[in-house]
Amino acid sequence: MAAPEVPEGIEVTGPLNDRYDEILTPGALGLLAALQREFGARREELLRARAERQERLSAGGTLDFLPETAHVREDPSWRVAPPAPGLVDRRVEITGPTDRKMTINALNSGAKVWLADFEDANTPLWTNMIEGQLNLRDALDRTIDFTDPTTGKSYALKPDEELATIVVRPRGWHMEEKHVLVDGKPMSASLFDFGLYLFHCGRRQLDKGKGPYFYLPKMESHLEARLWNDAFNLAQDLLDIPRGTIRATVLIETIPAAFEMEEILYELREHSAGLNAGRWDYLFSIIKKFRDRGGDFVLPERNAITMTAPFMRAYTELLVRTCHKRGAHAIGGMAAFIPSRKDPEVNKVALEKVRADKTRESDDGFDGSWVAHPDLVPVCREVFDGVLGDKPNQLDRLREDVHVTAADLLNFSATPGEITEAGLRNNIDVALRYLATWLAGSGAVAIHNLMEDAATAEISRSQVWQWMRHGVQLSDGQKVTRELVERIMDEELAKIRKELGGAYDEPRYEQAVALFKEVTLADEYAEFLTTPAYARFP
Ligand SMILES: CC(=O)SCCNC(=O)CCNC(=O)[C@H](O)C(C)(C)COP(=O)(O)OP(=O)(O)OC[C@H]1O[C@@H](n2cnc3c(N)ncnc32)[C@H](O)[C@@H]1OP(=O)(O)O
Ligand SMILES: O=CC(=O)O
Ligand SMILES: [Mg+2]
Repeated sequence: MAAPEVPEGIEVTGPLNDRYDEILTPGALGLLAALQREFGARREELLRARAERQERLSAGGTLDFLPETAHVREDPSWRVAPPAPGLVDRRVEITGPTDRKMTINALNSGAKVWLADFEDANTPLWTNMIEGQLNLRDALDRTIDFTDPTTGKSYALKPDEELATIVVRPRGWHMEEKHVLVDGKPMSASLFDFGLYLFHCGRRQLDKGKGPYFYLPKMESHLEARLWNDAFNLAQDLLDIPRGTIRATVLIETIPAAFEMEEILYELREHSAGLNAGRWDYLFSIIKKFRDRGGDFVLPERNAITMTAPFMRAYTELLVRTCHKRGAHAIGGMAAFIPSRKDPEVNKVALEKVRADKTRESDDGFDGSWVAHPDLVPVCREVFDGVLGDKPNQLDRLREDVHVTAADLLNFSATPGEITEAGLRNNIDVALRYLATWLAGSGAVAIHNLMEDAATAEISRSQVWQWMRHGVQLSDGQKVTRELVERIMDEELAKIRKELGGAYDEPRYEQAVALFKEVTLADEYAEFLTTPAYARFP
């Protein structure tokens, strides 16, 4: 394939496979370059601000609502933009990767929204990034029909009016797309994913009566939201799309962002479509931000922490109250239980757990919630139908009864649960299996009937790092040491090898072990496991 005509100062270093020239057009690359040139330096500054805040927290500092933005919180006059077409009723949202089969399955699933994921559920291989963009565009053009080469099963889209609204989740501000260099430097992965989707699908979506919609992940401050808003304005201007056409739902999934929810809505108000409670990254963020602090900052093992822990209640209740005060949707998060079409007992448990989770969220005032699998769409819909009836949302539930303080958000010590050897083993086992899957190109996988993705894997490996760092004592009296972690790692790996038999991929697991050691056993904590993992790809 001929190399695309590339605007001055841009270099595409990734391979140009079949049809990639349809995405990497001169116009699209020109937009990417403009975004990177305008916002690249500010992004780097904001990442430095994250590191500075981390230093303060590690040195004993704390988090609080910002005094300098009190006027935003106290001003009762502002609201976010009204819900855009296709986003008025969001009672069920399915999430998942953008490969061809899952794109069709998600759009057909009966959910109101599909979060098309370039983030937690995705390995950011060059092929996944470009082919995902192609699949989204083909879906809008209705040219995405597909036959699975292994099963022979054919897939086709239902009529447009039955399809979920597409909301794309670009990668977070911390990531780079190393296959596109602008003026010699890798560009921001967020701007890459956003720019390509807007360029190719923005108008297509408008022609269908919807619009270019986004989910924005892993932000840590309202200044990062301001950066997104500025990028939206520039991109809309350059593409001659009216300002305010884009809509974005922000994931509140870091502990610093929980203190800036209202400011984040305010920054994006012209483009805002609400907030989502991204529980898994939120837990990861708490562990990460307070990793150097022992005692009360050490949470129980992953599977023991539930959404009813006091600090999680404070976070989700504050999110609903904040959103509804400003006319914004509050969207619930992901229960990790995955149904099974083969095992009725596993299926029953998953449906019960998900029902309980969605019931709590709908009772709390959320306007809709996430599911990870098409078979969970009916249960989520049924639960939200129960509170919504014919109404599209419950924005009228203002939750003025909710009063959450900084101390409530930081109340980790009241979390029931312990740290056991089984919990340590589970973290190590899940991290190894997930890393092997991620390195093979799939960012989401069911392990022990739970959905695992980048966010859940981050919790597992970060807990191991933190427990080792503080020499935490397990419930049976053993101390978590490097030697113990290495021994358990060897034992768990042997179990995986035995279980997988001929399917055990030796080189892949060798890579997973090396990566696990890098992000868990090293003295210096790796901010994101996906950064060193991505570095392993050419
Ligand atoms: C913390 C967070 O950010 S949560 C959001 C990010 N995470 C995600 O989005 C995870 C989404 N879920 C998934 O990726 C998948 O459900 C997995 C990997 C967990 C399990 O997938 P599988 O092992 O394929 O499940 P299973 O075999 O039961 O799938 C049955 C069918 O449903 C389809 N399916 C399963 N999940 C999805 C989904 N999320 N979107 C579309 N289709 C799906 C499968 O493709 C399969 O289709 P087929 O029958 O036509 O072959
Ligand atoms: O992205 C969602 C999360 O829980 O993390
Ligand atoms: Mg997340």
